[in-house]
Amino acid sequence: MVRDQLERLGVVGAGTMGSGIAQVAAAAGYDVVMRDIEAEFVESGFETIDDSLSRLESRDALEDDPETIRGRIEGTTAVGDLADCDLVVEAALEELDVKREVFADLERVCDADILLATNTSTLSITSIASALEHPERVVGLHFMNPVPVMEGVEVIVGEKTTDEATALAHDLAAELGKTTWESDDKPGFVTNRILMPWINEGIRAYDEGVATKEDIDAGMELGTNVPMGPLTLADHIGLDICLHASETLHEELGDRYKPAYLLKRKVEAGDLGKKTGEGFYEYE
Ligand SMILES: NC(=O)c1ccc[n+]([C@@H]2O[C@H](COP(=O)([O-])OP(=O)(O)OC[C@H]3O[C@@H](n4cnc5c(N)ncnc54)[C@H](O)[C@@H]3O)[C@@H](O)[C@H]2O)c1
Repeated sequence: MVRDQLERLGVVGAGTMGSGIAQVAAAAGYDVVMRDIEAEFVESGFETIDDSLSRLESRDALEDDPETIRGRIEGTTAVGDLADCDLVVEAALEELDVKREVFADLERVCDADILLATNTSTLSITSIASALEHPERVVGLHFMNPVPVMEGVEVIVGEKTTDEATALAHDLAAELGKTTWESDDKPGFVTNRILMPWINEGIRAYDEGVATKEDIDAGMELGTNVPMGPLTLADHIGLDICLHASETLHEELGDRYKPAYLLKRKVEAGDLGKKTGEGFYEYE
């Protein structure tokens, strides 16, 4: 049995995704506990939330005022503060050891009947859950970035995940105003399995002189009706994140997922995309 009366949600990690998940949960009326390892990371998560809420308010896109929404989120560095949560979503670093440690902590402090979800982009749900006493309540809940704006959420079913846990993950996402699709626990799930080779092929096409970067992006935008071409999208996601995801897929699925050489070189040079001011394009 997995608890389906949800009032208080836990979020582990107050970074890009954790702060976004905490924000949409609070905007939907849930009480939220947002936990990170250092007070400064919690603080920075709240700054991201404040910026996002004021942008949404100026577009008249909030049901409650920003102060009310913000007031539903409690920031903490103590794992023990997650003890009373009815469900926890983990959005810490994309490293298996870190996630395993987080889930072991959650199993120790939280009630045994609550759903534990991970926002991993590429790691196996089954591997993350493998050391737990109750792996059947672990599910993938893969939000997209930026969480308050992107409508889609991928639900990933691990080897031991029960139908009940999967159904609750879909229901929660719907309560947060999102639309879901489901993937088996196979490397990259649906989105990154298809997106990462597309991005890498765009980078290779540029590196091999098929067209200018602008024309590669324009070709894909105008020719296939996607909102962003591969080089612009890679800059938005972060080239380090694209490389890390591509390396995980390469390890799991072999050479057709080999990261593009130019992607590695850009990351080595510290040009990570929009967040550092330079990737394939330059940003203010
Ligand atoms: N950024 C994206 O576009 C994106 C999209 C979908 C999914 N994801 C996934 O979401 C997760 C988080 O990514 P992000 O971009 O928010 O990363 P991020 O680096 O912005 O934030 C991660 C946060 O987790 C914290 N953290 C590290 N160890 C922790 C622990 N033991 N307990 C609590 N907090 C801890 C870090 O201090 C940091 O603040 C990753 O698994 C990533 O693959 C990211």
